[in-house]
Amino acid sequence: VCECGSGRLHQHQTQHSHCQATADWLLSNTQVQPTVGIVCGSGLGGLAEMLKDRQVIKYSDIPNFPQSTVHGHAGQLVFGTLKGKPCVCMQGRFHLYEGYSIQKITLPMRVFKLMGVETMIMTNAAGGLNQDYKVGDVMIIKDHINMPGFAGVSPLTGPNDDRFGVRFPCMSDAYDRELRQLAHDVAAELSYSDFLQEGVYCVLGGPSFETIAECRLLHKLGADAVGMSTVHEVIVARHAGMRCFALSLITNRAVMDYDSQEKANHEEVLEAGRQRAEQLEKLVSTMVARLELNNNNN
Ligand SMILES: O=P(O)(O)O[C@@H]1C[C@H](O)[C@@H](CO)O1
Ligand code: HPA
Repeated sequence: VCECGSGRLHQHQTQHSHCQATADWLLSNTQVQPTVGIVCGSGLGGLAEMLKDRQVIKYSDIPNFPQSTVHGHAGQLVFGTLKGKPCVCMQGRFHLYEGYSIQKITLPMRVFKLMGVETMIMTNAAGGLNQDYKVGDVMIIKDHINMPGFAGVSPLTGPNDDRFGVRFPCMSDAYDRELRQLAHDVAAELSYSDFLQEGVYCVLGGPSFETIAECRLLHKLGADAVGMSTVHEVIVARHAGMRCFALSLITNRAVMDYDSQEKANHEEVLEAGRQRAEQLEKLVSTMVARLELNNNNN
């Protein structure tokens, strides 16, 4: 019988006990007690290379962890310090389309929470729907549209575990206002403002890229960028009271025109990551240097 208290038999892959066991295992296998968590998007794994005194643990060695299956996602946790702050970096994230349950792909958020992480920084590669966006733009996510959520696909489906958070978590403050302002300030100082955007990210299930009609629809609905990740992680992290900040690298422009010959593909996504990697790393590391810890944002 499940420990969730319902008295029923559940296969919760994110049971508190599973997450606690993983957190305890990780804490006993690293010297770092992280307060900042970073998720690297497709082709953006270089973020993890910035950590000092690195300690790398492969996902395949971590109890209860899924494996990375996508090219551009290395499949390991990197512990270390970034500008003096203890960090854990997911060099490789999990996506719904890899076939894992939505609970399983978000399990690391709960594990990080139990390890003491207070602030989560997520990055992703995304297609630009906003016609003003160019390839290489970096979009601060100010809000999201959770398309799978419209169909009842949520990482919080199932009995709520009050040890993590409330049954009905608020999402109108999902992307921390202060961290977004910090990103604007840091970008201005680094002279990055000409490629910085702020907008709405829409998640779909993937792995097929969107049709032209879908891109047009999402644009009309108010989305500025479209991707296949991040939102599920943010929902679980916010549920558990962690502060969230997220960035999309616009790696391609969504095809909106039937005369266009452009075709979205994963290689161009990875290449755009390579082109902008250095600046993205500088932006994130400078932000982390200025993070005030002790999150009261539960
Ligand atoms: O992990 P992210 O969201 O950066 O990955 C994006 C979405 C797909 O997994 C892939 C498509 O190229 O990149
Ligand atoms: N659509 C969905 N996900 C993506 C895209 C896209 O155009 N580019 C990078 N990830």
